[in-house]
Amino acid sequence: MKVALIGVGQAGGKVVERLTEFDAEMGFNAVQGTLAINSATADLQSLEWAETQLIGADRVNGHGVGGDNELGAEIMQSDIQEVLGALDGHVTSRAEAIVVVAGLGGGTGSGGSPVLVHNLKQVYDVPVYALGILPGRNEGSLYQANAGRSLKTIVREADSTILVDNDAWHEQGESVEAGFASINQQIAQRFGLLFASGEAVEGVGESVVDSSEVINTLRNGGIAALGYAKAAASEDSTQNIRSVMSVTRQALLTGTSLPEARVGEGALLVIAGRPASIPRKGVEKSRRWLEDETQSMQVRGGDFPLESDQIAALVLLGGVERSDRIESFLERARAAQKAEDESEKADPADHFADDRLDNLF
Ligand SMILES: Nc1nc2c(ncn2[C@@H]2O[C@H](COP(=O)(O)OP(=O)(O)OP(=O)(O)O)[C@@H](O)[C@H]2O)c(=O)[nH]1
Repeated sequence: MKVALIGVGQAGGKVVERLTEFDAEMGFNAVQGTLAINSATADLQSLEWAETQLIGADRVNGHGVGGDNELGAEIMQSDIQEVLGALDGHVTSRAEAIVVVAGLGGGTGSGGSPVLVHNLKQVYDVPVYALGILPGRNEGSLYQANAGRSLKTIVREADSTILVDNDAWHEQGESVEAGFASINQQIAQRFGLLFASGEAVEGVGESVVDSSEVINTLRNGGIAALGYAKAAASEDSTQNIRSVMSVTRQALLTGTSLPEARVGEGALLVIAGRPASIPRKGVEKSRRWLEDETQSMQVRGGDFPLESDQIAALVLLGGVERSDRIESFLERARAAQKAEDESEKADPADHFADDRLDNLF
């Protein structure tokens, strides 16, 4: 699937940068263009793989919005013509989808990305997806409240919102910076493979996945998660059947971008590897296992032929807003919103929270 990537804010910029680099390193060419938008000049200067667009210079003078996501939304709206103009060269007629990436807990990405998605939907005919990053549990209450409000809006605006939790792949004892680098790498790998898996490959069978399957899996909107796992391929086909089943299980049970989000509505299973190491029987058994495990009526399946010594599984699971995982995040966000409201009462100058998270979906 050919995609145009747009990163909003610091996390958004770093993730689209890493994704674009991964796509180029692997020779996939699924990424058709990359733009990073930010209100902080310094964050944009460190990017090498993305074109950049500064917003809000008249309001914050290139210094960022300091976690104020209402201001993030306002500056995106007032500079929207410049942003759409900067996108002109990036969203080519070959792009089959636009993916807007942002950390939902900050200011620029959190407030700006829903506004951007809304405007993109008015201009482009291709699906506009959001790739949202949830703050980890240990991040402060402003981040949780921002993410709750941003999630609510972006889910309404985007054709589908795929979530990554910053707690998903935390290594013990890692610094925050090192933690981000490894999370961004994980995001780049799994989303890079997902986008590339929808590319037409010549001379291989009809079991190959194509972009319409990704698009159809995300068709119902709402929230989705992406799981990934890999294992060494073998010469022995029985062993490869076992490996396909075990990587599928791991992708859903331990390798998902949203830990514990296992119940959904519609899923896509992509098995990547050399065609000779992908046993049909293993793929079919894994697909049926996923149907049972996720209580999904429809699990699509397909191969992604790739020159590799490994077998990998990607599980794209739609409709995860039904899962306990989202419920527990929303509880966290509501509690944080309440704390923000109370501190606002104590300090009326701080007019932050105006929205409520009740009746979210
Ligand atoms: N995965 C990941 N998350 C990040 C990264 N950098 C920041 N975050 C997360 O993103 C959220 C903060 O958003 P940022 O993108 O830093 O903020 P911003 O959108 O630039 O907004 P302002 O700094 O307020 O202008 C927090 O939840 C961070 O944990 C990163 O490189 N990778």
